[in-house]
Amino acid sequence: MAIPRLTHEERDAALAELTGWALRDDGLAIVRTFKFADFAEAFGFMTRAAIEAEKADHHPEWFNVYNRVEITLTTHDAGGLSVRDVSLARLIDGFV
Ligand SMILES: C[C@H](O)[C@H](O)[C@H]1CNC2=NC(N)=NC(=O)C2=N1
Repeated sequence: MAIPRLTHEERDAALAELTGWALRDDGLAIVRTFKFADFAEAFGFMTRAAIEAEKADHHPEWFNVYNRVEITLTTHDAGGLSVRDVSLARLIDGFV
């Protein structure tokens, strides 16, 4: 399914509004690292995020070690950032 990439203006506006998310060096994804008290907290957060991601049919790339979760959001179908990444970032931020 083709979904349009954000324009540079849309991307910059989204980044200004999102807390803690940064543009990846290549400009094709946004990234944020979350830290929790322990593994149980981190994995609980991942579980909640996974359920919402599945509902939205939009899935994070992520990496977890103990209490740290590094998340990369990009839209594979668009080859870069789309509005779906911004929506998922907002949802994920609601679980912190
Ligand atoms: C067929 C299915 O809807 C697509 O493959 C969805 C699934 N989850 C996805 N997740 C992400 N991050 N990007 C996508 O382009 C994407 N596409």
